[in-house]
This record gives sequence, structure tokens and C-alpha cells, in this order.
Amino acid sequence: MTANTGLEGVVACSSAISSIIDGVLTYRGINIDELAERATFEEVVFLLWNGRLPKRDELETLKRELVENGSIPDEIVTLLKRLPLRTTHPMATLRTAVSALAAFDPEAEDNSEEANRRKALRLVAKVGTLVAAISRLREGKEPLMPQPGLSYAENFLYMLKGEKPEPVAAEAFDKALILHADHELNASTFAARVTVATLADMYAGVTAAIATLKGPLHGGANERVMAMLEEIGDLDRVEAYLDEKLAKKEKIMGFGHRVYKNGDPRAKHLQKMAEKLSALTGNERYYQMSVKLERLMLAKKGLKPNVDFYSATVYHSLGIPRDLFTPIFAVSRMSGWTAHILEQYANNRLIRPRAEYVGPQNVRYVPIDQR
Ligand SMILES: CC(=O)SCCNC(=O)CCNC(=O)[C@H](O)C(C)(C)COP(=O)(O)OP(=O)(O)OC[C@H]1O[C@@H](n2cnc3c(N)ncnc32)[C@H](O)[C@@H]1OP(=O)(O)O
Ligand SMILES: O=C([O-])CC(=O)C(=O)O
Repeated sequence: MTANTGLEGVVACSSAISSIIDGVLTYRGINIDELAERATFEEVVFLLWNGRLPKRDELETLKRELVENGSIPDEIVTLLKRLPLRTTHPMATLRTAVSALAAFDPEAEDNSEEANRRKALRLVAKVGTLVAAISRLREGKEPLMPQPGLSYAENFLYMLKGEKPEPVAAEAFDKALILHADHELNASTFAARVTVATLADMYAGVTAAIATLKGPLHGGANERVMAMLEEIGDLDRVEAYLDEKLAKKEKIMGFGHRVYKNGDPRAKHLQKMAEKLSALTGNERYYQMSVKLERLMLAKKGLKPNVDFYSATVYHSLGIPRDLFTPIFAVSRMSGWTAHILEQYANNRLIRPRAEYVGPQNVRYVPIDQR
């Protein structure tokens, strides 16, 4: 047995949710480019869960249900208030809060398909409220709950900032949610599937997924992209910064991908959005630095941006604090994780690979007084 570190190229399950074939990403067979241009996040959520686009009445029902299920229990707000929010990373807080939600869901241990679909709805509905609440509570403000008549994207920005967003902001945020919603067997989705393949509950699965998304090689990269742009600080410093990092063999956050070797199809949408939003804010410095980084990374390393690269400038232009970028990724990806969990339960087998043993053999136990 020889280990395939990183499981590169290993096909570990079959899935009908999203595909990456020849660099083209689809959700349920629909090209992400089309969804990014034409769909709403709620349509995408329905699509991921049901395998088809919703009819008008189905979409209205989902939108209403997302608002109705979007409030979080008072006990969770109390729990959040007891955590040292200013010194805890919001991804760690989110992981704790989502896990704690199970305690207030009477169906948490009911693993029937109907109960799991209801839990998926509740999780997607509440995760946005939670992230916004974490942000407000650490600023000493009370959390806000979603308002009827607002879309998921509008509600998130409303709950974060306390006022209804401008249409251009809501539209951009909605598109960002669409672009992050699912991505085949990425690390966090795999973690969710491994967890529920033991027949652990859905909350266990999404908690594992949030924990996995946090790392800088995965969703945590978007926050690091912003930190890098802030550290560089000036267009004239981009090349020197890059050369120094590359000389030290350090990774440049937001570049490269395990599956896409010729560019991430989501990046171009985020780049266009970053360009538009930064022009609107009148602060194009980070966008221009990003464009320069992209050009230099291609020339020096042959690497292209992934989804986490321009999303940083998009969120920054929307006035979102840097450490909320990865929690926002989780808000969107909750739709994909729950779809994958439902799919895993529907055709389950324990996921249990092998390890190549490389440690010593035939070692004798030595009594403690002889060591
Ligand atoms: C939502 C997402 O999860 S998208 C990914 C977000 N993560 C990042 O942006 C972090 C930066 N990128 C990376 O670390 C990697 O490209 C990953 C983790 C995304 C993919 O990694 P892998 O498929 O394991 O590729 P691996 O890390 O082995 O890289 C292959 C080669 O390219 C280099 N490379 C890959 N990405 C980068 C990068 N961002 N900066 C510099 N060099 C890089 C590696 O150093 C390695 O070079 P070597 O062969 O000379 O040692
Ligand atoms: O697929 C991956 O490895 C990472 C990624 O781009 C995602 O999760 O969106």
C-alpha cells in the first residue's frame, strides 16, 4: 500500500450535485456562468437541494420559509454574548454556534429524509443570521432578525449593517453567494460527507465542514488575500512583495487550485464585480493591486486566481470586515454542504480509507520503571 497524499485525483464518491469537467463548473448540470448571470441565490439553493430550478410558487415558498426560519433562539444569542467575541475568530464562533443550534432543534437526532430536509432549510436560513449576529454583538449591538420581503442577500446585509442595502450591493452579494454555493468534493464538503457517512446527524456534518473551511488552504484564503493586499499597501510595492514571498517559497493566497489547472471559472465573475464595486466606492487601490498580482503570478509561477482572490476585494468594497470573509463563504456553502449530506444519506456507505503504515514494527512493551 502506497499513500496518495492529498488524495489527488481520487474519486471518492459519486454525486449529481456539481461537476467540474474540463475546467467547466456546473450546478446540477447548469453552467455556473449562466447561474451567475441569471439566477438568484434562492433559486440556486432550491436547485442544489432538488436537482431542478424552482417554479415561481416554489421559489416564493422557499423565500418565505428562509425568512420564517431565519431567527436564532435567544439561548444562542446568550451563548454568543458569553463568548469572548472580540478575541475569537468569527469562524471559531460560528463553528460553536452552529453546533449549539442542534440543542435547540427538536429534530436534531431524527435522521429521516423529511426531517433532514427541514434541518437543511433551518441551517441555511439561520447561518446568515448567526454570522451577522456575531459581527453585531462584538460591536456591542443587538442582533437583527431577517425581514419578510427581503431576499437572502438583502437580509444578510441588512442584519449586518442595520440598514437595507443599495440594490447594487445586494446584487453583487447575491452573485457572490451563488458563486460559492457548491464545488464538488472540496475539503469541507468531503469532511461533511465523511462525518455523516457514520450516520452522525446533519449538525455534526456541517460543524465538521465549517471547521474544515476555516483553513487558509481552503476558504480561509479569502481573509488572507485581504491581509496580503493591506500588507502590500501600494501598487508600487506589489512586485517586490511577490518576489520576496516567492523567494521564500511562501504561497500566495488566492492562487492555485487542486482541480483547476487553467483557471477557476468563478474568478472572472468576481474580478468583474471587484472592478465595478471598487470604481463605485472610489477606492480602486486594492483592485489595481489585485490585477497586477494576477498578471505577475501568471508570468512568474503560471498560476491563476481562484475563487478566494477577487472575492476579497468584492467583500472589502461592500464594507465587510476582513475576518467575516470566510464566515460569509460558509453562509453560502451551507447550501452545498446540506445538499451533499442529503445525497450521502440517500446512498450511504461508511467512508474509511486505509493508511500506509510507516512507523516501527515489532516493538516490545517496556515496563515504566525500565524506560
Ligand atoms: C475555496 C478554495 O479552497 S480555493 C483554494 C484556496 N487556497 C489558497 O488560495 C491558498 C493558496 N493556494 C494553495 O495553497 C494551493 O494552490 C492549493 C492548496 C489551493 C492547491 O494545492 P495542491 O493541489 O496541493 O498544489 P500544491 O500545493 O502541491 O502546489 C503545486 C505547486 O504549485 C505551487 N503553488 C501552488 N499554489 C501556490 C500559490 N498560491 N503560491 C505559490 N505557489 C503555489 C506549490 O508551491 C507547488 O510548487 P512545487 O511543485 O515547486 O513545490
Ligand atoms: O474545490 C476545492 O478544492 C476548493 C474550492 O474551490 C471550493 O471549495 O470552492
